[in-house]
Amino acid sequence: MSDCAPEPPLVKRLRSTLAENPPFCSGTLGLHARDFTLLYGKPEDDIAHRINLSGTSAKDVEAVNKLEQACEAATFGRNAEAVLDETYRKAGKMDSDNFFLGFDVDRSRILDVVRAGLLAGGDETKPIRAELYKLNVYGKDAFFKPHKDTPRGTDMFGSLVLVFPTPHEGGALVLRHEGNEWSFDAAQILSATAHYELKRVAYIAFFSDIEHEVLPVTSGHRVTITYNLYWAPPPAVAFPEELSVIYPKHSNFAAVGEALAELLADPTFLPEGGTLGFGLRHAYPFEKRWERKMPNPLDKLRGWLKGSDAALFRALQALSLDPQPWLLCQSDSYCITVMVDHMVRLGYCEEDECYALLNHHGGVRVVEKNSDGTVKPSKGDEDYEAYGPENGKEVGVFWVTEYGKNNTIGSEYTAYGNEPTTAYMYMVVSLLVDIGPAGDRANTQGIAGSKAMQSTKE
Ligand SMILES: O=C(O)CCC(=O)C(=O)O
Ligand SMILES: [Fe+2]
Repeated sequence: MSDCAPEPPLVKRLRSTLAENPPFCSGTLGLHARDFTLLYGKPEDDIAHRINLSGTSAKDVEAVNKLEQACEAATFGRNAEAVLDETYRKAGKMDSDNFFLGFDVDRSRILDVVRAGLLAGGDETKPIRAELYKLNVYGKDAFFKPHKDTPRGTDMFGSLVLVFPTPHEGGALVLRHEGNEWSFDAAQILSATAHYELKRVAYIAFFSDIEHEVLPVTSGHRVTITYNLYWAPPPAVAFPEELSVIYPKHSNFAAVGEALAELLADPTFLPEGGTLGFGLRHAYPFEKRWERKMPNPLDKLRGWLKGSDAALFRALQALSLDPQPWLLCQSDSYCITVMVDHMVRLGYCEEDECYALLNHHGGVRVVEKNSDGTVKPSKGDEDYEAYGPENGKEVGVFWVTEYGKNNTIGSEYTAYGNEPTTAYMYMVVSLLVDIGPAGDRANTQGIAGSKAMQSTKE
C-alpha cells in the first residue's frame, strides 16, 4: 500500500469492524453443589479423594492443598517435546484419567455461549464439542509464560478454561493479538459474585492460536479445568463399532442402508429407474387451520422425522438420493390415489377430494408399478379418463412399504390424543424418491418421477 494514497473510508470501516471482535468470550456460570464435587486419585491408589471446589472454609483450603500435592508438575510443549521448565511454567497438573468432576460441560449450555461469542457469520450454528483436557492447580507464585495452545488435530480451534472459586489472588490470564491486549482476572470476577446464591465459576474460551499467559498467583490456589474445543463432525451416519444395538432394528442405521443398497444393486429391480414409495411408519402433527400464506409444513418435516422414518431418510440421502415427503389421498369409490407436495386447504367441496386435488390443487395421480417397472392396471382408470384433468400429472410408484390409508387432506379429523387439542391433526406422510437406472441409481436426470411432478412453489 503506498504511503500517500488516501485510504477509502469503507476499507477503514471494514478493517476496524474486523478488529473489533476480541478473539475470546468470557463470563461466569452459576453451578449447583454437585457440579463442584471433584473425585480424584491414581489408578494404583485404593481410595478416591473428594473435594468441594466451591468451598472457602479452612477445611476446604486444606483439601485444595492436598489436591495440589496430588498434582504433577505441569509440562509444556516445545516442538514435539513435553518440557518441564519451572522458569517457563510453574503449576500443578492432573490428567483427565485421574479425576471425575460433577460439572458436565455438555449439559451446561456453555458451548452455546462459546458458539455465539466466538464464532460468527453462520459458524455460530456449527456443531462444536469440548474435550476435557486437564486440571491445573496454580499455587502461590505459579504462572505460565506467553504461549499458544498446541493444536491436537486440524479440527481443534480453541481452548476453554474454567476457573473455580477457590480463594486466590492474582493469576490473571492475559491474551495478546495484533497489538491488542486483554486481561481475564478470574479472581476479581469471582470475588464480585461471591454473594450470589449459586456459586459460580469464571470461564473463558479463546482461539488457541492467540498468545496468552497466566500471571503469577499472589495468594491462595487458582484451580482450573481446561477443555480443547473442536469442530464436531456431523451426526454420525453409522454407529461406532463398539456400540451395538439389539432393538429396535431400524436404529441400526447401517442395516437400513445395507438393505437399501442391496435392493438398488439388483439389475432386475426397476431396471429403467423410477420412483420408490415408502409409507412412513409414524404420523406427524399438522396445523388443522392451515392457510395458504402459512409455510408448507412438509418443508420442516424433513428435520422432524421420527425413529425408523428418520433412519430411512438418512439412509436414502447417504446413497446420494433425494427423498421428498408427499401427502397422499385415496378415494375408495373412485379407486384413485392422488398426492400433493404441499398442504392444501380444501374447505367444503362437493367433488371427490382426490379429484378436487387433481383438478384444482396441482395434485398428481399415483399409479402403482411392479418391481420390473410395468404399471399395474387400476379399476379407476376409466373414471380418470372421464373426470381427470386433461394432460394431468401422473407418477408410477413402486411401493416398498405401504402408505397410510384414510388420510384426509385439509379436512377436520378426530382422533384420540393425550391432550384435548383441536389445533393439530396427525397426518400420514409418504416419502418418494427417484432412482436412476440399474448401475447408475443416483443419476435421476432422465427419470420422469416424483421430482418432476413437484409443484412450483405457490
Ligand atoms: O489457566 C489459564 O487461564 C490458561 C491455562 C493455559 O494457558 C494452558 O493450560 O494452556
Ligand atoms: Fe494455554
